[in-house]
Amino acid sequence: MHSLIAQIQPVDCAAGDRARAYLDTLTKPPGSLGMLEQLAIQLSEISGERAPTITPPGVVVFAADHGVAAEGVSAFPQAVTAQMVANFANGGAAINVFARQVNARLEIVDVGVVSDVDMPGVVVNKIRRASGNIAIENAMLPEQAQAAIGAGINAVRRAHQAGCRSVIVGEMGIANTTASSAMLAALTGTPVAQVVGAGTGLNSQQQIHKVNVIERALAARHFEASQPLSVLTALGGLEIAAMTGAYLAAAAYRLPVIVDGFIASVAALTACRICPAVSGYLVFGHRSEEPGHGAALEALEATPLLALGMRLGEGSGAALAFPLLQAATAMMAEMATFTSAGIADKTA
Ligand SMILES: O=C(O)c1ccc[n+]([C@@H]2O[C@H](COP(=O)([O-])O)[C@@H](O)[C@H]2O)c1
Ligand SMILES: Cc1cc2nc[nH]c2cc1C
Repeated sequence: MHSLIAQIQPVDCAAGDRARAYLDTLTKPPGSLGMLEQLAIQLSEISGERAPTITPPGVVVFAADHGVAAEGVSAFPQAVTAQMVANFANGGAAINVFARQVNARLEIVDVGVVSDVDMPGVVVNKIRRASGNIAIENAMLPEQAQAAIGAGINAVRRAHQAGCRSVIVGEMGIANTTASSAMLAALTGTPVAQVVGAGTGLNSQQQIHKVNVIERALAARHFEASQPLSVLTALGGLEIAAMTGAYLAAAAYRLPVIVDGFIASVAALTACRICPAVSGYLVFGHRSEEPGHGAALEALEATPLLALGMRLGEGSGAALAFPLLQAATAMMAEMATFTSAGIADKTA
């Protein structure tokens, strides 16, 4: 991890300035393409080019179980994690459909599912069988957090070596909104009641129980809020650690990476706390319905591209945002300028 972090360069602001100036020569009132213009500038900052190639995208979905599921904090049983991994391998999940729509390379990585899920289409990099129940023990050992981060780094390295020019990171893990909420409360100091939500579908009574479980975990675990790895080790999850590594690797390889919903954003915040230069490489795909996503986005000073009322995970919201990145680069490559089209520029 340390040698990879040493490789991370801040994004190229001069390339962003050139893109900003070029945008104002295109046949549109300055700024009229709104967030698409900001996106084009960011893609230039990441690549150093005016209209970088971002295809094909590589989708990586990390799966793991959570010991805290035993506390009754999810609307679904733990077995669903492994069952959904099989669904991913068979091509039937939402992320399979959306990845096919954008011609993405898709890889599923088991970093901590309780049961064996070694089947064609699944990369097995199991660090342990589920994280510990954070209400009574640490989520993982420090060396397991490092290994899971390494699994995330390796997955992005494989995507990069396979020719992917952008990355979409997703997750699957029953009870991972509990781990993410605990991490977010620890990292930002936001009250637990403000970050907890329905997850896969808890009612309001069940959400009160979830708040109590997280408050117990925060009181009983030892961590240093200013040390992201200690928060990850005490309260996180193996797929959250792997996603953290994936964002670090995307930045090291200078690849734009689309962040998905709540869990993905907590992992992105962890990566940015480890290495602040990562933030320049992150594009936020959508705003999740999970209430904690607002606090995570605020901590990241991020504005997502879409708000579709989604709360699925898997990288689904990030994959749906990918065509907007394509539109941003196509705009830079293909639009006429005022000069080339012979159109009168703004009056002085
Ligand atoms: O991405 C999101 O914002 C999101 C919000 C709520 C739930 N999820 C997904 O639902 C699962 C976690 O929900 P839960 O209730 O089991 O903690 C996990 O597999 C996530 O991918 C995802
Ligand atoms: C069915 C199902 C699919 C999911 N995909 C991501 N998280 C999920 C949680 C459930 C319960």
